[in-house]
Amino acid sequence: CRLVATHLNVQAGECIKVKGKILPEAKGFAVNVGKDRSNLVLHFNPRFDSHGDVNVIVCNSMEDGMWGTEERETDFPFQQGDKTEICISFDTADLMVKLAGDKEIAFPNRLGLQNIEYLSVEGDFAIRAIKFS
Ligand SMILES: CCCO[C@@H]1O[C@H](CO)[C@@H](O[C@@H]2O[C@H](CO)[C@H](O)[C@H](OCc3cn(Cc4cccc(C#CCN)c4)nn3)[C@H]2O)[C@H](O)[C@H]1NC(C)=O
Repeated sequence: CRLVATHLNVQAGECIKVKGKILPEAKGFAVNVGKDRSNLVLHFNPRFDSHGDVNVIVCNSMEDGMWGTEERETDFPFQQGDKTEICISFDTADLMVKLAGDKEIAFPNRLGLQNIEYLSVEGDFAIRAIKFS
């Protein structure tokens, strides 16, 4: 794990911004937000080449350590070696992930979380900055 932040108390409508650089030979990375490591309202996992997926964003939730149903996005705005920025915000219904090129991905707030306490970043990603706004 590259970073874990807890006790964040991010409210609906606020943004979590993760800025960094994707490693040149990246296979994949993940940004996780939720209540804690076993209760993720969003596991956001761009895969360059992993688990048999090539250039696919896999999104999922985790409840009490159990994965939910995956949602996959093949419109893939990431390049190995590039700098990128991911902004996650949410309301009671959905999470919104703003990506480069004005791309946005929505994912249902399956856990119905009122606030986000936990953030982790994993995999082939060099973090430059984490901002809350
Ligand atoms: C076709 C029948 C079988 O279906 C497959 O079944 C697999 C197991 O369930 C799923 O895979 C799981 O999918 C889950 C989301 O749903 C999760 O991503 C989970 O990974 C957790 C996890 C996180 N981390 C940390 C980390 C993160 C990113 C980079 C690195 C790195 C590095 C240095 N290069 C490390 N390590 N493991 C993954 O294993 C597949 O998608 C799924 N495929 C399909 C098509 O359905």
